[in-house]
Amino acid sequence: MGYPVMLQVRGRRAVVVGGGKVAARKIRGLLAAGADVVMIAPKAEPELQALAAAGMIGWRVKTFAPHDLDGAFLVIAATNDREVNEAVAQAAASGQLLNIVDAPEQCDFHVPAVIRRGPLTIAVSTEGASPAVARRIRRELEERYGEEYGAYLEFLQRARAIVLREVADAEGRKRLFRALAADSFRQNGRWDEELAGLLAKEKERSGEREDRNDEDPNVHC
Ligand SMILES: C[C@@]1(CC(=O)O)c2cc3[nH]c(cc4nc(cc5[nH]c(cc(n2)[C@H]1CCC(=O)O)[C@@](C)(CC(=O)O)[C@@H]5CCC(=O)O)C(CC(=O)O)=C4CCC(=O)O)c(CCC(=O)O)c3CC(=O)O
Ligand SMILES: NC(=O)C1=CN([C@@H]2O[C@H](COP(=O)(O)OP(=O)(O)OC[C@H]3O[C@@H](n4cnc5c(N)ncnc54)[C@H](O)[C@@H]3O)[C@@H](O)[C@H]2O)C=CC1
Repeated sequence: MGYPVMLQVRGRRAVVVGGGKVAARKIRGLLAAGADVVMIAPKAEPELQALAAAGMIGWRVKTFAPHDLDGAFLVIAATNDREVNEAVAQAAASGQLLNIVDAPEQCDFHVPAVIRRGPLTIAVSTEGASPAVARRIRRELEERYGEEYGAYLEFLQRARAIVLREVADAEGRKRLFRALAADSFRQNGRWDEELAGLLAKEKERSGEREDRNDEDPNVHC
């Protein structure tokens, strides 16, 4: 089975061969992650034409040739022509991450079904066994983890920096992070207020600990 990772593609060249519906789906995902997308296709979906016209992606209006892959970090072969997709696979250098939309067994990686909520990503993969099931589960999880998780995760990102700065004790930090992660905390909604309270409590605890450490054990002997 595959090893799940979050790949950093920001600013890196991603070449997508093909401009159809499948290419459009992959390109949307790559753009969301900040990749430098270049599409190779003689014809493209209106959505992709618009992205090219807006300068969001590069578009070489032509059929595929091997040198199109020069400088690519990641390559997606997404044409509707098996032979062209195979030619892309052959042209890819070792070290270029390769996805071929009609040959799962030849891919370096598969693209999962994805939910984004601020810094939270939920990805569902069936390793090609059933993309339709990946899609269904993604839709179910979208209901369970709604848009409200975006703001919550953004708050947690800020809170994390504060806790790391202000709580010196590792156990105390762990206790706090777990409290912030609880669903009851999320639902309560008054996050900043609650965080301030939890921080004060943690400081009180560490203060008590320091007091105890300060006491001279000999005094009580
Ligand atoms: C191996 C993989 C390679 C890759 O593309 O990375 C691959 C391969 C193939 N897909 C095919 C078909 C369909 N793909 C979808 C949808 C998605 N496909 C995606 C990924 C993947 N597809 C990778 C495995 C991911 C995994 O299994 O977890 C998703 C998750 C992500 C994305 O593409 O962005 C996205 C859902 C996004 C979402 O909704 O969230 C639908 C559903 C629909 O359109 O309603 C159908 C029709 C129904 C069906 O076939 O199940 C075919 C057969 C074509 C044919 O019939 O010939 C092949 C080739 C083959 O199987 O040989
Ligand atoms: N992995 C996945 O998620 C899925 C994969 N598929 C597979 O993906 C293939 C593509 O599907 P769609 O995007 O719906 O097809 P489509 O017909 O909408 O688009 C095909 C694109 O390939 C381009 N193309 C054809 N020959 C080319 C060449 N020599 N060089 C560059 N571009 C070329 C066309 O101009 C067009 O833009 C299907 O044939 C199927 O095998 C289908 C569904 C899902």
